[in-house]
Amino acid sequence: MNKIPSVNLADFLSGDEQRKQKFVNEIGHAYENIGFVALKGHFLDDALVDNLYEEIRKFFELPTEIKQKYEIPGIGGQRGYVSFGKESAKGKKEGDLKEFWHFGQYVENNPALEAEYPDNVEVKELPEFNEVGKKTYKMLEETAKYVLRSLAIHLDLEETYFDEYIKNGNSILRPIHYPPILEEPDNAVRAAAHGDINLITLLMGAQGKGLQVQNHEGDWIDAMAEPDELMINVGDMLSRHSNNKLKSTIHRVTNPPRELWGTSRFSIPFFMHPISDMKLDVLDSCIDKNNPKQFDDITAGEFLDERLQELGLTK
Ligand SMILES: O=C(O)CCC(=O)C(=O)O
Ligand SMILES: [Fe+2]
Repeated sequence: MNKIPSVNLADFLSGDEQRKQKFVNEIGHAYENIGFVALKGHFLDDALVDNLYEEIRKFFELPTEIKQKYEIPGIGGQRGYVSFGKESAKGKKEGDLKEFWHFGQYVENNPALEAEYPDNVEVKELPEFNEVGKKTYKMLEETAKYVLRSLAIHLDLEETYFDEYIKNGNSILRPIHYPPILEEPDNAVRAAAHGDINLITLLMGAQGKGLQVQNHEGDWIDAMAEPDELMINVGDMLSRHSNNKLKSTIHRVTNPPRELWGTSRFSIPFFMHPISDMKLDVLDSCIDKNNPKQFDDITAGEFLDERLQELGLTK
């Protein structure tokens, strides 16, 4: 596959059984091959998106001393600010050329989860930033719920199988700023090759060049979305749970050519995580003679802890 397929969530939500099944087949086929789709028909509107980008720009333009006030020790960067160069891809020593922010879950009616998750961090200088982050979080979470419903059908599960695990789940909205490149970066890149940790990722900001995805043949292909599309990919948790039937595909963000070093890139992934108690044990429906169980049993919480250590975010 040399191109990321495009699908439309309106088909799934149309109320027409044939269109719904067409969406399930298209996304299922794409995720068994390239692991990525570009999705139209999501729940974000243009005004919200414009407002979010404006606030994010304002935040990253704040002086470093102010941004660093929001870098909270001891929580593995799971909320608030993570400064430039802190995160490196699994197995790589150079830090990625990026700084980012994390909005986490807005827990409703669940004191145990409220106690488990770190508190969201509020930027005092930019009240709108906090508001628009929360609204976007909720819209992407709602979009992701229906994408997971379609995948549940594809995996021969109850349509609502994932619902109980993603309600108040440990998802994260991560606005990323890749600043202008000021000097020859040696071995560092904007985002080194990696697979995402979570169930699925919904990415805003894949309109410009930069994101590349590795296909079965090992070739890197450009992953670019239309203005009204989100890029959505399978993460390692879902790949494990489905016995690698759904593919968590390695991807990266390359440095721009030298004449464009002076430009920033802004992108905003929403990493859809379940609650930490969810068992990622391989689903029975994904095991057969030709595809025996490939992964040990593990919970989402245990898996996340392992991976945060490998990224250099926790010890
Ligand atoms: O910036 C991008 O386009 C992709 C970022 C990404 O893959 C990630 O943060 O996991
Ligand atoms: Fe990623």
